[in-house]
Amino acid sequence: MDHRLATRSAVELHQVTRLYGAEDTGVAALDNVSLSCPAGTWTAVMGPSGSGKSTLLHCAAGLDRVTSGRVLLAGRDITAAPDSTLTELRRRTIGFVFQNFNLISSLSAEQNVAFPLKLAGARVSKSDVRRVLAGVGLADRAGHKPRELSGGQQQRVAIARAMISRPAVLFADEPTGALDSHSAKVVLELLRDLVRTAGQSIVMVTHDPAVAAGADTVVFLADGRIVDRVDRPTTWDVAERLARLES
Ligand SMILES: Nc1ncnc2c1ncn2[C@@H]1O[C@H](COP(=O)(O)OP(=O)(O)OP(=O)(O)O)[C@@H](O)[C@H]1O
Repeated sequence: MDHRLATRSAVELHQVTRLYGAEDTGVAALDNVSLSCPAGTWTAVMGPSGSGKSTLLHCAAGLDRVTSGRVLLAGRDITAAPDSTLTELRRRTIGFVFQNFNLISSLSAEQNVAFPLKLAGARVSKSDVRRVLAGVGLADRAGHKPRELSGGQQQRVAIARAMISRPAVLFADEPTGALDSHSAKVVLELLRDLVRTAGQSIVMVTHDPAVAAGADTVVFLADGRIVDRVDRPTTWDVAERLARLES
């Protein structure tokens, strides 16, 4: 099944609170956060350091548990899902892209792309791997190891790896944070293309207003709460709102 068509909402958080530490002395990394990311759209999450962005991403992706509230991922309530279900969801329903690519240095681009599915015991056809690599513009780099690729190319391999299972939601944590401005632009255009042409749902954390401006919607966190949001943002809209939060 193509998960991308299965539901109208990619991610829903309902009054989510995530406490770290003891209840009386702990930190509310997320404090009563409600958010709905429609399927086929791109949401960016911004906010000052420590405002809860990574916690939000991890709770939405089933990588972290919430203290209270509910999380729906691709229409499925994962709040109290057993670990085995979450592991399966991580393999089949979501893709994850990290700032530092997280590629395996001894494997070629195509082996890296196939690796997670193979690890999960799935059969991966060479033509599928070639197709996703072609989709990120790297058809001619399939046999290259990460060290033989530029940072931007490595991130595109990581995106191909995330996309091969046709995830309902692609989560990205600072996907351009380690890239120069030209490579960042190429990666951003690729993400935009995935949303526009394939209806991919994306939820992304970034510090960079120009990157966030690529998204359909930007939500702003401060002290674990959503304090602002802007649809169809410009870089200026985002930078100005962020400056207000950080002042
Ligand atoms: N495992 C943890 N144990 C205790 N406190 C934590 C843990 N993870 C996060 N926190 C705290 O929760 C709050 C939110 O952290 P989080 O990493 O989500 O913020 P962030 O907005 O992603 O920050 P940054 O932009 O600096 O990466 C911070 O106060 C942080 O110190």
